[in-house]
Amino acid sequence: MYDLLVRGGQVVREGGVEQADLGVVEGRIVDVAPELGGPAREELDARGLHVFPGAVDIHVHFNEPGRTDWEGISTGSRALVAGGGTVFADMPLNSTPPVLDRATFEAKRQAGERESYADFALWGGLTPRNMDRLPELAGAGAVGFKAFMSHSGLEEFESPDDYTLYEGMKAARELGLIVALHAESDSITSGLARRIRGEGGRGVRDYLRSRPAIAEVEAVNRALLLAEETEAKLHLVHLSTGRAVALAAEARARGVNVSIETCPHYLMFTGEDMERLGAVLKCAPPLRDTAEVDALWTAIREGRIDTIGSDHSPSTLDLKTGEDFFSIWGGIAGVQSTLAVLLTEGREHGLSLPDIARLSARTPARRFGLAGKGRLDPGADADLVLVDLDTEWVHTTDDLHTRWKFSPYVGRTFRGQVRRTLLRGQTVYQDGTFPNPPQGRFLRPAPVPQEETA
Ligand SMILES: NC(=O)N[C@H]1NC(=O)NC1=O
Ligand SMILES: [Zn+2]
Ligand SMILES: [Zn+2]
Repeated sequence: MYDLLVRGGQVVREGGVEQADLGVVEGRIVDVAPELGGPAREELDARGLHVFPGAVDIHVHFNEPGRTDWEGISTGSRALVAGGGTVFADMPLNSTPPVLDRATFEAKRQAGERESYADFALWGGLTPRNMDRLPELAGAGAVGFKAFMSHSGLEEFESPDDYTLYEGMKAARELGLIVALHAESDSITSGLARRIRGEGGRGVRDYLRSRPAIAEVEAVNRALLLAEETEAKLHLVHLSTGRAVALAAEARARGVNVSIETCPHYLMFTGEDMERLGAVLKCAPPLRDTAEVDALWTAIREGRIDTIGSDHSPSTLDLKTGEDFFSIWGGIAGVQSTLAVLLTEGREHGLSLPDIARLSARTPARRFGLAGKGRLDPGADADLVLVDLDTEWVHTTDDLHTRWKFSPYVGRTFRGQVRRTLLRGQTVYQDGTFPNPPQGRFLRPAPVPQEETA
């Protein structure tokens, strides 16, 4: 007796796409095969739809507690499930106080258990002031440690210098956890910003000039060297240049334990778009040119990029307004759009449906030890997204479930629409509605065998 039978969808798995039924018992997939016999308490007709594993967004800033006027776990996770996600990992900033010890970790965990529509993991911070707290964060269940090599944009989340990063990586290695780095050189970005601002530069082009590709390439190079030396596991978030990806891929080939993330905005927009659209596209690292966009797509096609995270980092609208582009909040609201971008732009750039499932779900789940997530196999959680692959739709403001209806994806045309999202067999999103109260669970990372990483 199944609790749920999902009938006749095109099931997207590692080996390919096939029409099959999924049998679910107690929130887990138990059978995947054509024409499963019943009985089942509930049947769901998925004919004509594709069934993807729920996306695992390893990089969001929901800013709770402390900055829920920017976003919040309730609104952020609703947007995530509306876009086909079932798991997120929240960054230790821009919530405030930032997650730098057990008490701040537990406060965020409790907020998530109250309000989240998706299952979730939590990052701890790695900053000069909490080096002695890394073991307690690991004990509390942190998925890894996040650090900024450039200024984070917030005084309360300081960047480690090379010494602190070196010691932090050694500690993370001992604890068996990944270090995630925002890799841009603070020396280069701050120095350029100082000079350009001194000359009166305040515009989008000035901002772009203050964060050139070399700032990313240099920081990635240094991060890889430290990871190689300390044998720490490294996750490079939001890489924006082909050169940085190439450096990381070379390091991996010689045995460095590194995974590579990029974000939908680096795949879809350029610096020219940032000039045209302004604050809605302000982010760091900044958007690049079409040659870099092409280099990232090539790297994805050739398997050098492992995961796609949204780096959803919105703020209030007044922080997204102003004459001085440098002082506008840097961060793009994209948590609802990752799968739409991959299904539209990704397919146009030669990705298969299993590629999309791998980048959005399977690899992040595996890399970060989120057991039972990211795949549609017997034994896994029934985290399913039912997608109508052929529908073309124009993204409107009304579609957004985020706190602020402000996204660079509004007005764009997408092909492939999320109809329904299930978390452990329960519908959490259906055609614009959220039929059940939040029931997201906290996920503690399981140890990942060495050979399975990256
Ligand atoms: N603090 C924060 O969320 N920063 C993010 N925003 C952005 O554009 N890049 C980041 O690292
Ligand atoms: Zn970052
Ligand atoms: Zn981020």
